[in-house]
Amino acid sequence: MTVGFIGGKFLPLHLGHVYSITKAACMVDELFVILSHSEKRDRSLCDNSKVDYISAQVRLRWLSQLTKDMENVHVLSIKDEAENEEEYDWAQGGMAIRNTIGKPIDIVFSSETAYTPIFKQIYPNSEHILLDETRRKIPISATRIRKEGPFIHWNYIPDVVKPYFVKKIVIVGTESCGKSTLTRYLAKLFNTTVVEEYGRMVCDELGGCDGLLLPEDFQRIAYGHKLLEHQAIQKANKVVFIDTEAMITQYYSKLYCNQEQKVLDEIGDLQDYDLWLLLEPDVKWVDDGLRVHGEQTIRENNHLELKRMLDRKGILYQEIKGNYYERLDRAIKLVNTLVS
Ligand SMILES: NC(=O)c1ccc[n+]([C@@H]2O[C@H](COP(=O)([O-])OP(=O)(O)OC[C@H]3O[C@@H](n4cnc5c(N)ncnc54)[C@H](O)[C@@H]3O)[C@@H](O)[C@H]2O)c1
Repeated sequence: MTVGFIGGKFLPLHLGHVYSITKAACMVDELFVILSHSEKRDRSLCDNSKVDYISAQVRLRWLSQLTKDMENVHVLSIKDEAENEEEYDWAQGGMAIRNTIGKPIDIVFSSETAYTPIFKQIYPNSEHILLDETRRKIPISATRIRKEGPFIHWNYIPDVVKPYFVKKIVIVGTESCGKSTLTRYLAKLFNTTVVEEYGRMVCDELGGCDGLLLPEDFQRIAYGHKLLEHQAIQKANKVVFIDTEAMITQYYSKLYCNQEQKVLDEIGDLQDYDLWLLLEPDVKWVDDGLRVHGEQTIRENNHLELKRMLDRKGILYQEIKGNYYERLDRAIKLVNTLVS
């Protein structure tokens, strides 16, 4: 029965790590993947980089998700107190790794030739096997991803990690302001997923909105929308486009049922969108059978009311106006600033 381990910070996990983990898993009976973490050191590595500090729990979740169907692989997490890379005590770390694994280690895996003398000292009875030490197979490093950002190295980001980095863009506005079309067009252009307005599906189900929606429908809309968001983020390509959100649901709850609902506010407070696009109602009104507030002064008043709601919440939004071409063009520019 051979036992091996591969250690690292996985800050962030990339396909080079996945390569080493999968190869190593095929070379031993039991492989331990050790996440070594120290908040101070890991924060300092992310300082002045394009990747904010990633908690150990998030990194552990990635490793767990990655290896959950690899029967001979176990993921462990070991904390140390190093303030920076240079201060890391390899011997002490080695002792903690040995104690945590709790059985003789036959092989230590890495892709660093520089680790050989260190491993000889701390694991005198183990072999050090190097995996793609020239980094030719998967030419990427976590240092490079931190320095240059995850988006230009997107092809090296594993699927279990991508959702963490996805930028969430929400598009809001009152009825018939071109929201759903803009959302869909942006998703096509950026080749990614979209979250359609869940409220429309509920209205479609009922055969209309006016006079039919009950206060509890708005709660269902907010919950249903959140679930769709989660699903779309899992499959998104760098960005996800979201048509409306909980504050808009609140706005409609007020408009249709004259009721502000605490639960919608609370859901709204938990949202962490990266970009809010607020569409002005300056495009032609389109009656799709579900809309009821078509007169221009009503549209403008509703828009002002919506703006007041967003302002009260301290939400920073970008206003989008003009013809369809101008709207799309401005939205593209704003989205590009997030993923460059
Ligand atoms: N005490 C120990 O025995 C021990 C052993 C290993 C790691 N550690 C801990 O991990 C840290 C060092 O880890 P790191 O910076 O090497 O971690 P890392 O997260 O960058 O990499 C993890 C592992 O994947 C390998 N790897 C990285 N990029 C690869 C690629 N493109 N292709 C193939 N393999 C690739 C690395 O060589 C390493 O073995 C140390 O500072 C320490 O905290 C401790």
